[in-house]
Amino acid sequence: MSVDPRVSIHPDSSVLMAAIAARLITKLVDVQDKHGEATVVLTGGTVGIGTLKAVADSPAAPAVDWSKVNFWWGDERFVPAEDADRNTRQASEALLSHLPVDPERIHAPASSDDFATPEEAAEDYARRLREAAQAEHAADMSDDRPDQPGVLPRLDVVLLGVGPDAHVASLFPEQGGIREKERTVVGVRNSPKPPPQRISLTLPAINTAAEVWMVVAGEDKAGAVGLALAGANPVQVPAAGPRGTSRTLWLIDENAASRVPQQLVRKYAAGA
Ligand SMILES: O=C(O)[C@H](O)[C@@H](O)[C@H](O)[C@H](O)COP(=O)(O)O
Repeated sequence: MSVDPRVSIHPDSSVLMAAIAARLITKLVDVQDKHGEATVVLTGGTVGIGTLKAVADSPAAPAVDWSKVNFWWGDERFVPAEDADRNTRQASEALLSHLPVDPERIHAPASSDDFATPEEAAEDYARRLREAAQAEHAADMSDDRPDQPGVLPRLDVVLLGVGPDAHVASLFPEQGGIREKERTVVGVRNSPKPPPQRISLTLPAINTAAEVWMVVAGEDKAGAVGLALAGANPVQVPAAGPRGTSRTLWLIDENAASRVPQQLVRKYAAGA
């Protein structure tokens, strides 16, 4: 059952990124205690990549068993593998190359070196997610194991940045991706944010996650954040759509918080 979002407001973007990093480290440790391994879905963007740098710089980072963390991405730019625009490359430079991760657990979406179209890369990513779900199902010895494997592995935390136009991952207002109801991954063309071709998890996929963390800084995001938290329609305001099954956290800085509905600030900020 999905619950209402909670908002936690931080004085500025560097405090925000350090705080998200601390939360993430703690969360991964907790999930590993319970399940032995943990799965995180990363995002690109300033706060997404800045948070990964903050994790790498944290003295608490060694508390996580990085060899038992599965990494996926919410979206990726469909460009050559070595392109500096790749979210996966930026994540590698900021964090993954500094940690004892298991390369087999790093699930980078395919690049334009591997496939001719973003749709083919999206299908490939969906297939790999399905295979991970099947492997997880086969390894699950618990009594409450479902009869059939799902199409997605357990996603413990999904990180999502928000664009000034309120996009999340590569789901842009009014475009096909945000309307998708069936597929877990879509190919994107004509992204208003360059580069134009991308692949993205869809809302139905994101919303299987236990926790969704919306990570946002900057005044240019205030309108999008305000509309999303006021309950706008996700087709026009994609950031209004993501919901974790147990928690949806908005981790934002003061600049991004100026249009958060007052009742939410009062209701959630104190207890966040
Ligand atoms: O590929 C991307 O561009 C991102 O995944 C995208 O969804 C990003 O998270 C937002 O655009 C916020 O980016 P900023 O934090 O840089 O504004």
